[in-house]
Amino acid sequence: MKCKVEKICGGCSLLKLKPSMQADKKKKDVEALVEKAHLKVRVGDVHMAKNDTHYRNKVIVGFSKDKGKVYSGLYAPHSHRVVKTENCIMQPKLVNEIINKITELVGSMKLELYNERTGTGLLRHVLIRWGHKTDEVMVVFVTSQKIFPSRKNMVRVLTSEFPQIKTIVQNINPRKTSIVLQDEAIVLYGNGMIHDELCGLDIAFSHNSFYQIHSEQCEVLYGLAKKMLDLKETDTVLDTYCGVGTIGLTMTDSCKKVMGVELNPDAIENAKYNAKQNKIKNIEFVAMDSTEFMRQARKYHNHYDAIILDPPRAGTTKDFIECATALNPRKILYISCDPRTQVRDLNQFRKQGYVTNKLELVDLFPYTDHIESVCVLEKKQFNQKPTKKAQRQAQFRSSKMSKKKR
Ligand SMILES: C[S@@+](CC[C@H](N)C(=O)[O-])C[C@H]1O[C@@H](n2cnc3c(N)ncnc32)[C@H](O)[C@@H]1O
Repeated sequence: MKCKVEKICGGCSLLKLKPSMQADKKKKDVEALVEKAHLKVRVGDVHMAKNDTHYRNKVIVGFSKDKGKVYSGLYAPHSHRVVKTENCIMQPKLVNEIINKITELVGSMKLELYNERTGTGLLRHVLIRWGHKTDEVMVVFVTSQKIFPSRKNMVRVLTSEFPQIKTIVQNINPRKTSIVLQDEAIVLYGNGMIHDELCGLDIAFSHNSFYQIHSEQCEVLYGLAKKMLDLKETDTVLDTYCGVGTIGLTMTDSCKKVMGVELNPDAIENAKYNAKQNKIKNIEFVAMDSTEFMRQARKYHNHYDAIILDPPRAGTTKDFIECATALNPRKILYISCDPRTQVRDLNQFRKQGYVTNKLELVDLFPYTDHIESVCVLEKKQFNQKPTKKAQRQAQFRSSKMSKKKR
């Protein structure tokens, strides 16, 4: 794969490796982590993406100037230097076209660019989100203040040139921080959400809610997770770190009831909307810290047959693990976007008696060194098949017992 800015951008560290070599590397990296953590866990082959370019459904660009001309792009690694990344091959073509147009408009409308050093200027970032099946687009202007000159013009030009743009949002971030989004937002066009189709469901999300970056691979991941969990129709399921409810919603047709827990209240609003949109009635959502929810669930002896966790990169907490395992679920499904924290947590689960024997890997981030891993944990006695020797010994013991009785 060729990219003009490969060396300075650093977004795709595995650009030179063929997909089969990326798969090998990603698997070996996870195997090394598992070995270092002394876990007895097999690592499966990577489920690689059929479409490994133009896949990123979320893109954040910064702006800078070269000889007075505005350009946009991603940040160089560990820096705030904007690398001119015109028509990035990992971004959908439509998203590239929209970014190019916005960059041109920012120049022609003479919008002031934000200066991180001095804290002056207006435009900090533009965030674009895209629905891979619907082709719907959301544009988010991140500005340092509420006053946004030419915004009506910007909205008019963009929406007339790109009918795929269904909503435009202004997020106001006045803080000296590298965190892109803050809480205050104004919807400039549409209703602040876009829709996508995922696993046959109509899924809507707003600008600050999480949605997996590679939608096709997300379907592979969820399909695998559902198969691994192998729910019964009488099961109650707890989906923690649930985002806009996607995993739980896809499980509702195979169980009795799902409860989703998520910290971000906007994502919970989306999740409730998604359940309603899809006429799914056996699911509920609550906006809460997952560990706190688990503490309460332990206190009130809640029962769940299966618990799902899909935390951010930092993984989950010791408290979450202690409370989740104390609830005695039949299965725990752990999806992770950082196997380093996942193996740490798996060791913690092992201390509480829950083990897994296989990690499945799904590539949601082609050409980068990231990987998504998923496993099912069960209580040791459920998980361990007796060896042939143990079976013979048990048979021998029972025949001795029956002789004694006679
Ligand atoms: C990796 S995303 C997974 C989202 C969802 N399961 C999915 O597949 O789209 C992690 C989610 O955890 C949420 N989150 C982060 N910290 C949390 C916490 N302490 N309690 C509950 N949710 C949290 C984030 O807002 C985000 O939506």
